Amino acid sequence: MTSLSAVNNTLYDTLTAKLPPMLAKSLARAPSLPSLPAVALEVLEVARSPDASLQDYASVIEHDPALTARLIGAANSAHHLNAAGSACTGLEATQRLGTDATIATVLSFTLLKDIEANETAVPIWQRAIAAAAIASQLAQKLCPDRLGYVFTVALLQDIGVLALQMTFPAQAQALYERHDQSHMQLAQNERHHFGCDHTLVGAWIAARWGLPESLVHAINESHDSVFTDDNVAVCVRLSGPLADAWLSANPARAFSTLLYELSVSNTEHVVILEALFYAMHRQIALLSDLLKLAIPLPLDSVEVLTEAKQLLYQHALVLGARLQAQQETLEALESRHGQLLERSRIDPLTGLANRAWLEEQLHEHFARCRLEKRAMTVVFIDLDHFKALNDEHGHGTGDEVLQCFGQALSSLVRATDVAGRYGGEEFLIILPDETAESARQLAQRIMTLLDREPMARSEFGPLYISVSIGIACLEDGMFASEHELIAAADQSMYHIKRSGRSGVAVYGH
Ligand SMILES: Nc1nc2c(ncn2[C@@H]2O[C@H](COP(=O)(O)OP(=O)(O)OP(=O)(O)O)[C@@H](O)[C@H]2O)c(=O)[nH]1
Repeated sequence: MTSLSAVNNTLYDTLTAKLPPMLAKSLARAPSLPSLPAVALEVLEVARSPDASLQDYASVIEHDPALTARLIGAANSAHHLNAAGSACTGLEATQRLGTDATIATVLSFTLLKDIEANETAVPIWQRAIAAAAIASQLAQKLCPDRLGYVFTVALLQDIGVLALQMTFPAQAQALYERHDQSHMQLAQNERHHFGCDHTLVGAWIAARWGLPESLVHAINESHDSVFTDDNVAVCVRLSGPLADAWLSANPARAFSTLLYELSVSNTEHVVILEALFYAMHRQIALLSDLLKLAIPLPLDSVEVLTEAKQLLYQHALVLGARLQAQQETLEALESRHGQLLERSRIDPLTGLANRAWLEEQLHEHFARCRLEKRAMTVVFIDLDHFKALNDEHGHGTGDEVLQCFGQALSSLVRATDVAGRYGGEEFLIILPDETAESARQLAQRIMTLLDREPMARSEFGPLYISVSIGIACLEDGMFASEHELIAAADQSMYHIKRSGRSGVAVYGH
């Protein structure tokens, strides 16, 4: 809230249009709406000026001795007392507080001044004060540079209730007297009675006062979800439910229930809130003292804190057990997923990559190597006379040969290479970053191994096989896609087939 926009008529008109017509009319005509005292309006006026200095704020505030005293008190409170010495003048106090906190203090003091005169407003102000104290405590952790702003929004978030109380006293009395309803139920009942709830009415009043647009929106959205990345919004939106918990008949239970609900989605906030709970009573006491409030806030006590601690401990246990169970389920699912993924990539007979995985890898490597102008070579291998082998020794022996050849390939390639079964008795090796020459050496090693090692045994003795190998290297052609590269390797392999089999040919060489 370092700079305030001029009174935003468009925003005010938009919000007026959003109010149910009857309500808009009644509110606009209501003689006793909450109003900002002259000094607060002057402070806002100063804030609207882009060149406003702290001296300008101080000059306005110093016309009101009570306010000056309160401001000095705020500046010298433990909350702000990090500079050496005490603030003695309005200017020193403003300097220490900064504009955000100055405006927050002016608004809170001037608005709360006449509180005792309006009995029915007491619970609302209790909630506002507790919420503002809690919100600023939260802001110290989550967004310390927006502390004053957060304080002001939290303090004003229920100003719409006061407006509704003042405009429709009879209806409001019936509505707000029910202490058994939660704040959200209250808002729902307001919607039922008035056609909208107090967040919209509060935003409308804030716009009418000429408060900054962001503040108006923040009031309007104060009931929105606390699960947002916007820390300022988190502080404001949590402050209301926390204040309700604090002011409830059983604060410990209410607070721990709230924590429990939050912990389902956000453990980080829970840690902050647990710490906050223990600092909260001090903070609220400090604030009530600062604002010289005559409102009794149910503060204290050792009993509440002890009970809350026990409940939190129980919740922590339940939560811990649930997290553990969730973690185990997640790990089991991940492992199952991993197994399924692995299975979907593997050819079951040879244990090498299957055709689908080979094609995916080919696509990726081709795109990357071409983009980065790196080498890449593919080796296409076709077993010779495999039909005859099947016919002669049976399909089972054929399978055994494929299996053994798969293992042989695995033992010859490196971890960065991808070896797979491309089709029945066709194999493919992808060699990223390798030239045709190293692929030729690999092909030679395969041929040598096949000369040396039988791939199966039959009743007539060991079975040796030969292969025809075609190689294609990315840099040896104008390949527009991985398919063209494979086609080139296949073409080279067929060249070997046609020239008598058992050999190696490199595309373009
Ligand atoms: N045992 C077995 N045979 C298979 C498998 N997949 C394909 N085949 C056989 O492999 C043989 C391939 O035959 P062809 O394409 O004529 O090739 P070839 O006999 O190796 O002849 P050339 O490639 O010209 O040397 C066919 O008889 C297929 O049935 C398999 O998984 N197991």
